[in-house]
Amino acid sequence: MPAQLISGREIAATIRSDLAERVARLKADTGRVPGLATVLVGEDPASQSYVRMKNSAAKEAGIHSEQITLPADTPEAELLGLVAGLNANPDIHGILVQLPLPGQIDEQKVLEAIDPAKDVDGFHPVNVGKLSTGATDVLAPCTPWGVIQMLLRTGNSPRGKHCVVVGRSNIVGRPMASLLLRRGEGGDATVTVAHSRTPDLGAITRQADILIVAVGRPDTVTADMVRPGAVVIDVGVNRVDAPDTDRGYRLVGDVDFDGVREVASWITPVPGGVGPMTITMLLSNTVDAFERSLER
Ligand SMILES: Nc1nc2c(c(=O)[nH]1)N[C@@H](CN(C=O)c1ccc(C(=O)N[C@@H](CCC(=O)O)C(=O)O)cc1)CN2
Repeated sequence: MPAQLISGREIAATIRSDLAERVARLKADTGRVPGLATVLVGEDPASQSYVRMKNSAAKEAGIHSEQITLPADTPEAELLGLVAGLNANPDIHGILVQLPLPGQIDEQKVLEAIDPAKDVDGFHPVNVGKLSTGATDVLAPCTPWGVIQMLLRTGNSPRGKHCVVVGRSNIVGRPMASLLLRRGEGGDATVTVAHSRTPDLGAITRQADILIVAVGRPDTVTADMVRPGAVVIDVGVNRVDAPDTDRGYRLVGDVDFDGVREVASWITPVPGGVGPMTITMLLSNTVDAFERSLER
């Protein structure tokens, strides 16, 4: 029997509707709403589309959102000045700088300039450090945090399971491993991290009860690399040429979906899987950051 689909689109819609209610309640109680600033530098089409989706999802949930778009040749100092202004703005509770940034800008320097309390991407070293030491009162990176929600909401708790994460990026692989290792709900897993330099990758991935693939390369995982009955989460969103389509490309993940769905018990599609959850957890982090600001 083919694997059951984990629909990120459906899970995201449920969480977004709960968030909209939470925002409406906060507005009634405090007269204020959470505020999100998104910063886009340059004209990368994928980044433009992600930032557009983030702003429109925020507005739909009742979150105040501001998009700041800067030209591709923006000097680093100007971006750092903008971030300092957003840090000081009392109406902004979440700051997101869309990645990747153009070459003249030191990405790490910019991420470190964001107030950790407003770091809704969870990329500031303070938040990375807190997460990797097991803290639960932390803003966690949106994509891996969304994966945890997908697992929990389909009855696939990682507790006691062997989870194999393929990929060691700061955005997905590393924080994914930290979340799965954390004590408590969504964690308590045994975790192996593999990557592009792992010899005989299939020997590692075949050990997984839950296999999470985030390397950004189509067909990294094929059916022979998956243990029958495993849960497979495909984080990849790759554009491949498709001249016969309106957009000129189609989206595929890192997993050979058609082959692997015959072996796995659950699988995420691309599109409609992890992608929509990334944006949803950004909204959730923004509301959390706002609530925490009320407590300070
Ligand atoms: N500051 C950040 N930059 C980047 C992040 C991030 O979390 N923070 N992650 C990625 C890209 N990303 C968010 O920015 C992202 C990727 C994919 C999707 C998504 O919803 N994909 C849809 C398909 C959308 C389409 O049709 O093009 C899907 O998979 O169904 C959302 C966000 C890099 N940069």
